[in-house]
Amino acid sequence: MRKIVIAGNWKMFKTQAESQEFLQGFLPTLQETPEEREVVLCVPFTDLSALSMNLHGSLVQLGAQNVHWEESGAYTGEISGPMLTEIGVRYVIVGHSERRQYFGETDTTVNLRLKAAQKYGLTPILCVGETKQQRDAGETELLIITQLEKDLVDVDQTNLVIAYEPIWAIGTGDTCETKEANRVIGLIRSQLTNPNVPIQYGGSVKPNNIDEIMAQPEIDGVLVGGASLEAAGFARIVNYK
Ligand SMILES: O=C[C@H](O)COP(=O)(O)O
Repeated sequence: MRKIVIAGNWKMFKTQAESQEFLQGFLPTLQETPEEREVVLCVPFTDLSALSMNLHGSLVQLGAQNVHWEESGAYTGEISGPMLTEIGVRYVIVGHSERRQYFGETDTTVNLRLKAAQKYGLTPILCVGETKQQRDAGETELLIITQLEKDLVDVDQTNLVIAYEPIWAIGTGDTCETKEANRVIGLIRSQLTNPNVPIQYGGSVKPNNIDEIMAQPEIDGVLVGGASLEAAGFARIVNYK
């Protein structure tokens, strides 16, 4: 049976004080959350330590937004797997389109980061997805198959989550039609050697569309940006019906 993983990606939002305020509103709402739903908060590095202490014993797992492939070294601005696992981080987002677009992330470095995450005991959330231009040109399927082929070389598919994030749907309010998201996620699954890899949808997920998204048979969870920043809204997403 496939696991359900509901993850929030805070991107570059929330100071430590703001993250604590979020938790005060969010944690009590988890009392009714079915235990089999994995809830993950992928937060800025500066929020990780304090959240780790406060999340201890709760249903929520901690995630980071990047990991380097080396254990340590002269890589200014990067962070290593052991640094993350030592403070209780369990998940890490790899290959988010914002990393690919603004920070030169390539399929080669995504592959290195995925393998390093697994080596050091983290579960990577690999993001794939097409631009509007690629979709309009009918290149969605080829782009995604190519990303998967390159990113997943020698990656262990028993410790992996994939997020399908059409880039044109990120932060735009322009959600991918749920049946179409379901279709593309089915395509992603058909490319995998392990059919039980949880595959999420990401891109303008909101409290008012989560029930419809999660009703799709291929969709095993969501990766939520903007709507994960507000405790009540994210609680509604986590407690989808
Ligand atoms: O990682 C999350 C995605 O980039 C989605 O962001 P969004 O929910 O703000 O569209």
